[in-house]
Amino acid sequence: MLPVVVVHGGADHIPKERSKNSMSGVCSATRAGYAVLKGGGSSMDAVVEAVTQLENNPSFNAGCGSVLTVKGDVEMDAIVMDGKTLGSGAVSAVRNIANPVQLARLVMDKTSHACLTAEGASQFARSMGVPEVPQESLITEYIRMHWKKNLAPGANPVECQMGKMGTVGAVAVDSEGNVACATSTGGILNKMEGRVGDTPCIGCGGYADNQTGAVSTTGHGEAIMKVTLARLILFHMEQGQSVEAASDLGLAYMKSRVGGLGGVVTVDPQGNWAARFSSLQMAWAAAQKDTLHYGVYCGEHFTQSIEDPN
Ligand SMILES: NC(=O)C[C@H](N)C(=O)O
Repeated sequence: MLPVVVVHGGADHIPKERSKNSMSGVCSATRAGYAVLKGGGSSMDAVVEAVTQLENNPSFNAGCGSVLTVKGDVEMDAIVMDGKTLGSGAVSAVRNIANPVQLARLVMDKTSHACLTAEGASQFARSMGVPEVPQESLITEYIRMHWKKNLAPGANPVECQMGKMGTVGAVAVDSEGNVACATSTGGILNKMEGRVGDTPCIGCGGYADNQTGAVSTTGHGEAIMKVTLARLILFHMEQGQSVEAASDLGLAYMKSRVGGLGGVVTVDPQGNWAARFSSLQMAWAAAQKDTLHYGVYCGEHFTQSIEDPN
C-alpha cells in the first residue's frame, strides 16, 4: 500500500471562480510530494516539499497569499512532525519569510526547542541564512481587498472569512513506514496582532506518530485547539477506528461540542488514508500506486494516472 502523500488546501467556502486554482494547486503539490517519495525521500521530505509548493502559490492562505492581521501585516504559523522520533518543529507569528514550513523544519533539526515565535523566529531564520523577503511580496490584491472589506463598518466577519481560510497541509507515509505531517497558514483574516492559532501547536495543527499515524488539520483554529483535533483523531485510531471513521469522529466532536468546522488529511503507517471535512469544501489530493485522487466538494472523488497532466 505504501507510499502515499495526502495534501489539503484548507477547509473553506471556496468561491466557484477560485476552486479550479485550488484544485490544480493541491494536485501539483501532491505530485511533487509523491515524486520525493518515489525518489526514495522520507515522508518528512515529501510533506515539506508539498507544503512549500502551496506556500509559493498565491491561491492559498500560507506564505504568499496569507491573510492579514487587523493592522494589515502578514504573520504566519507552521509546524512539522516526524512520526519516527516524535520530533517536531514550529514557528508562530513569523514575518518576512517565504516558506515558514522550512523554518519549522530547521527548528526541529537545528534547535533543542519545539517552537520559536515572532522576532525570535526571525532572528533564528537570519542565523540559518534564510532570506528575508519584503512583506509586500507575500500580499496579494485579493487578500488586501478582503482585509479592507472586513474593516468597513457593518462588515460581516463570518461572510468575509469565506474563501480565505486556505491553510495548507500534508501527511505522508514513506517506503519504510515512517509517517510525517506539515501544516502552514497565515491564520484567520483580520486577526489580532500576535494571535497564534492551532497550526503551530502540537496535537492541534498536526501530529505524527509511527505507532498510530499522522494528521494535518485546517479550520477555525480556536475550535481546533479546544479539542486538540489532530491528537483526538489519532486517539480514535488507537481505539481501533479506521483513518476515515476516526477523522469523522474528531470533526463531528468539534462541531457538536464547540460548533467548529474544519477538515483533515489522515494516514496510518500501513498507507491507508483519508481526506475529510465538515466545512462546505476542502481542496484535497492524494497520490498512491501511481494514481492521483482529488476532490473539493463533499462526496467528490476523482482519480487519474499520476502521469496525466492536470
Ligand atoms: N484556515 C485555517 O485552517 C486557519 C487556521 N487553522 C487558523 O486558525 O489559524
